[in-house]
This record gives sequence, C-alpha cells and structure tokens, in this order.
Amino acid sequence: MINNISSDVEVEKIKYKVVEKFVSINGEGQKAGQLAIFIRFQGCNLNCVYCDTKWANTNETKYELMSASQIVDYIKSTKVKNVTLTGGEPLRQENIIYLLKQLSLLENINVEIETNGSVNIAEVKKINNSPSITLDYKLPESTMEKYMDLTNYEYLEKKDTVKFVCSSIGDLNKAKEIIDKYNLTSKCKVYLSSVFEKITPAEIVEFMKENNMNDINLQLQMHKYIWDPNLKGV
Ligand SMILES: C[S@@+](CC[C@H](N)C(=O)[O-])C[C@H]1O[C@@H](n2cnc3c(N)ncnc32)[C@H](O)[C@@H]1O
Ligand SMILES: Nc1nc2[nH]cc(C(=O)O)c2c(=O)[nH]1
Ligand code: SF4
Ligand SMILES: [Mg+2]
Repeated sequence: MINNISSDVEVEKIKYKVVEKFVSINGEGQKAGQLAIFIRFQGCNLNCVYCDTKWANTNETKYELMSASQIVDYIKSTKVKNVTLTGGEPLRQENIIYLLKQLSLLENINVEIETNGSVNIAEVKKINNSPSITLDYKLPESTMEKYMDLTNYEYLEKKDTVKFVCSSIGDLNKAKEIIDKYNLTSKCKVYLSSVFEKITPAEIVEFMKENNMNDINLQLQMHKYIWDPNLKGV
C-alpha cells in the first residue's frame, strides 16, 4: 500500500497489470444486462478448480502496465458509466487502494469489484464513496474454501453482494449454511450462480424451492449464453 504520495510524478510511477480491458454488457451481478467497462488484472492468490479466467493468472500472461490516470482516461473515453474491476484477483494488485480512491472521485461512475473472499476488505471500506463489492464465498468444490476470510462479513453493506458459485448439491447445502449462519440476506444481496456446465440453473431453482430460499437471486453468467463461453473480451 502506498502512503504519503507526495507528487504527481510519484503517483504516475504506480502501475497496474491489466490483461484486458473492454466494454460489454455485464453478464453478472446487480448491473447484469447493463453496459459496463471491464478492467481485468493479472494474477490471483487462489486456484479455483472451475476458474474460467485461469489464463489471466499466470506469470506468462501478457499485460499492459497502466497508471491510475491512464485507467481513468480509458474509462472516460468509453462514455460508459459502470466499471467492473476483476481478474485474476483485483485486490491483490499492489497499491490498488490508490486506484480505488481515484475512481471514487469520478462523478456518475459506478464502480464494482469482483473479489474472491480471501482478501480483507477493511481498507476498501474506509474509502469515501467506496466501490460496491461482490465477495465470493468459495465453496468446497472450488478447493479454496479454507482461504475464506470470514471477518469480511462485518463490513458488508446493502450495496454489496455475497456470491456463491455452486458446482453441486453439496455446494448448495454449504452455501445455505453460510447464508443462515451469517444472516447474509439482512446485510447485503445474496446470489447463487452455477459453475457453467457443472450444475444446471434448474437444479439450483429446485434447491431454492425445497429450502424456501427467499431474498436470494439466481444468477446466470449471461455473457456465456450470448457468446461462446470461452471467448475473451466479452
Ligand atoms: C474470474 S473471477 C475474478 C474475480 C475474483 N478472483 C473472484 O473469484 O471473485 C470473477 C467471477 O467469476 C466467477 N467464475 C469463475 N469461473 C467460473 C465458472 N466456471 N462458472 C461460473 N462462475 C465462474 C468467480 O467465482 C467470480 O465470481
Ligand atoms: N460480460 C461479462 N460480464 C462479467 N461480469 C463479471 C465478469 C468477470 O469476469 O468478472 C464478466 C465478464 O468476463 N464478462
Ligand atoms: S479466485 Fe477468481 S480468478 Fe482466482 S482462481 Fe478463483 S475464480 Fe479464478
Ligand atoms: Mg468472467
């Protein structure tokens, strides 16, 4: 994290590793169906079995080094008002808090971060006009459950989302247990999503009906239905 940034020159030296940036419709989350700018950062501290962006996580991946002001200029050039920061794991980018502060100053721009649930969000929440957070809880079949930082649930606000990406009925049972234990529906939005081609949306709906899961949203990754699910940049 960078403290006491003293000059514009110093600030321009801070660079973020961007593996792709594009405009599409948001296929996920509270702004699903709306135009959004995607900034995808390189590298991740986890390795989920189902990860659909493993290519972004390797050291060999080509990336563009962008300063906060270059990212801001790109955002302004698109004339699109929703921004999704994703990856990889965006909150593992060095000095990401500085970028988030710059983005929080932009008028009429709505910023959200997709984060994996293992990184503490306390510093993000200290920012005025902080971005909304979509916080994954990595379920057993991801093999990454042991890394979840459950202290993050103290900071959740109505504008945030906890998302459970499910591969099986076992995962759904675990999601329900966590939702109930932390009373998540009273704190923020709660989404259930399917690992593409591992469990059908119909099976998730059946589970929701059987378990009276009110105040919870089923989420489909819309972009994977619109385009080839393996296509980058959409
Ligand atoms: C690629 S991740 C990047 C952000 C962050 N690392 C995370 O895991 O939240 C963005 C979102 O895609 C979800 N995702 C990744 N692979 C998926 C798949 N095969 N099916 C459904 N969702 C997937 C993740 O769970 C996460 O919610
Ligand atoms: N269209 C589209 N919507 C998305 N919403 C979240 C995405 C992500 O990879 O985090 C994503 C993505 O990759 N594409
Ligand atoms: S945390 Fe996100 S980017 Fe990292 S491996 Fe899991 S799904 Fe992929
Ligand atoms: Mg994606």
